[in-house]
Amino acid sequence: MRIVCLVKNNQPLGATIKRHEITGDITVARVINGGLADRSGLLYAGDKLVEVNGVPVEGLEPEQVINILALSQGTIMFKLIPVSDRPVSNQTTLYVRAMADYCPLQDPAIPCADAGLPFKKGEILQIVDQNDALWWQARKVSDLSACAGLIPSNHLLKRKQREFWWSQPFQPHLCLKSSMSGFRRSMRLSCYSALAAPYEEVVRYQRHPADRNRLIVLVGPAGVGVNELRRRLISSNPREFQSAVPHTTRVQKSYEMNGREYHYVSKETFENMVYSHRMLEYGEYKGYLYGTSVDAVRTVLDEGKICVIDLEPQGIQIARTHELKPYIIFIKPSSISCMRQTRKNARIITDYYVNMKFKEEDLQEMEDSAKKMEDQFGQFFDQVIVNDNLQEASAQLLSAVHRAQDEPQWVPAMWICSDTQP
Ligand SMILES: Nc1ncnc2c1ncn2[C@@H]1O[C@H](COP(=O)(O)OP(=O)(O)OP(=O)(O)O)[C@@H](O)[C@H]1O
Repeated sequence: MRIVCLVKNNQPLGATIKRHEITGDITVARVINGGLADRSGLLYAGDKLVEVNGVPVEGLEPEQVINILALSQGTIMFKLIPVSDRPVSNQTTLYVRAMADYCPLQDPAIPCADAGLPFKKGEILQIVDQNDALWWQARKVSDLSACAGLIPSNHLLKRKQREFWWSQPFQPHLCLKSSMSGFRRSMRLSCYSALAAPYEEVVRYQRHPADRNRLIVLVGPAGVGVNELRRRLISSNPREFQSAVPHTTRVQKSYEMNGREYHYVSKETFENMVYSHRMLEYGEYKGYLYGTSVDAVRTVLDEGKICVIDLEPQGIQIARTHELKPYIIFIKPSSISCMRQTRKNARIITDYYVNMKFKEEDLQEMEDSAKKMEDQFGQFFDQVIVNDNLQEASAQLLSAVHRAQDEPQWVPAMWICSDTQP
């Protein structure tokens, strides 16, 4: 038997308890990394509680014990039987990108909601304990000094996603782009699977100056200004930035040059490129195929330049390869009231009109489409730029592009660990 005193001082204990199904014993289920119990070094998972503040716990429900703990201020005294074999910690710290949102307060299955760590998709988490098959302990890299919190393990979160997915009514393929741009609207790409891995292992990557530049991918709803921003970036320094020359099956015009405006190829060649996964995205417009190929991107990168392209969000998955190491920038519309001011003189291009003013419903559609993109693909965005004032957004884009090349970034571990991985 051992007596353990902990000074609580309004902080949570940093441990969870459970009741043994057969013996009824109340034991410490887990000690939260960095919490009060962990820092004290006096309480371990498996310790059997006998008394809390002089109250015998035998026969009590865990909730009753938790009540005693919650009501105790200052010093808490535990009488306990220490666990005979303390688990040896052989954990290696793992970093992951959350591919889904998680809210412990809305999860009835979590052992202790207060000990849970809420997170949003795209956030980088440091996993410090994976001893439990269902509940891991993690903290956010944006706040490493905080005590760890409980998160569902990979296996558990996947199960939750699957249950949620099956509980949803069937939805046909979502079209994220609006009707503003005919070419973009007809993109044919597969959707990001709702059942993909809930966590993606990541590592810190610093590009070596001798390495190829990372591909810069701009994503955003139709009309938000992706093309405008790309055009301005490239014209600010065409020796440093370049777009990838698209392929097309349409006939070359007299003033065009093969490889300058487009690579002109036959339908058969184009389709072969699609089947051999050499197209990042493609679509049909007025009966002709258009697309951006991996080879065209590679050509720019091989010249030592920074390749800047825009993609449908469904194309992100295809571009995310070890070879291209894309840095994804989401161009987000500002509020509708701001856009009413900034887009007064702006023009949109549609299937039928070339120079049409933005209407109220175009702005609304842009906002809705941006929201859907963030919901479905936000986990892949390395950076979000709100395109309110064009000069400011351009300046932010320029510094983001340089940061992507020159500063350490979190990237999928697969890109770094093996030269042969996709
Ligand atoms: N911040 C801004 N302020 C004012 N006008 C803007 C701003 N950003 C873009 N524009 C204007 O909005 C119009 C649409 O921009 P752009 O063509 O770049 O959209 P897009 O995102 O590429 O959409 P699409 O793919 O449909 O062409 C253009 O006239 C552009 O000059």
